[in-house]
Amino acid sequence: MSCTATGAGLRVRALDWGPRPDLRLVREVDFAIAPGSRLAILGPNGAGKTSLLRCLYRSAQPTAGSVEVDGVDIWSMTAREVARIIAVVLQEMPSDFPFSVRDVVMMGRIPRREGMSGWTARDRETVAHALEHLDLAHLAGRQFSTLSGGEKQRVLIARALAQQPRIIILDEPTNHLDIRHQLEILDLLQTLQLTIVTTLHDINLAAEFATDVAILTEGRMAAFGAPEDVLNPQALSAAFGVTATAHSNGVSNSARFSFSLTRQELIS
Ligand SMILES: Nc1ncnc2c1ncn2[C@@H]1O[C@H](COP(=O)(O)OP(=O)(O)OP(=O)(O)O)[C@@H](O)[C@H]1O
Repeated sequence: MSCTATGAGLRVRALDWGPRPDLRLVREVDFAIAPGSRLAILGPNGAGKTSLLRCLYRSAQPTAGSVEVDGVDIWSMTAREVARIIAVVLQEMPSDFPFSVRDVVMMGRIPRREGMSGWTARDRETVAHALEHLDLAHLAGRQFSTLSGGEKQRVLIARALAQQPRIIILDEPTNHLDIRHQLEILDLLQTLQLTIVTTLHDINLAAEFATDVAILTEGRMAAFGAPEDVLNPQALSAAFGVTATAHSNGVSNSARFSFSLTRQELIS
């Protein structure tokens, strides 16, 4: 299944989006990431992170600029074509959703279904694999609505994997997860060969996880680059209005720094 899939390159050119002409929530955002990259988008509440993601998965149409996957503008593709390439894991959890865990993960196969045909052996195999990958096999028969927030989150990630996409876009995937599951999910995403774009609020998780980091403030890209270049006390203080202190980890195979953040003293 997705273990053998490879990521796609993503290019965003001079992207603008807003719900009204006088309200631009994404402004002149421009970046490129290589296939297999893991981009973490950071920024304060209301910075436009979710709005930017919506443009990336073709839910919001840019008012200017473009989003290209492997050189092809996503608005030149059908929604179904995009769904075969890009899977999305959102924060919203439907509260009353009368489906089993297996059914929800099976929904990831819908963009791959041909005509009115039923599920194939390959569909079932892919779903079983995704359930195993997310440690959900024992919950496959449970009603989705009866799961904890963290379990639901893992089901939605399994659904994204079952889709066999080349890019996975996630909005705050660690929100409902305890620290063990946060690390497990990010480790799992790290082992895939796919391109990952995710918003994260935890700067230290982003430093560990990402190959590329974007800091968004007021809809604009304040910084973009490798974590070691972008995540520094000055940039974090400017973006979040906090005092950031870097601590050297001295651990190989891990981010070189972690950060502690404290509220800035108000200057009277
Ligand atoms: N359709 C809309 N109409 C008007 N305002 C909107 C619309 N969509 C988003 N906004 C506002 O635009 C700003 C950016 O929203 P967005 O959800 O993209 O930010 P965010 O960085 O994801 O925030 P958070 O970290 O709080 O989730 C917010 O102030 C939000 O209320």
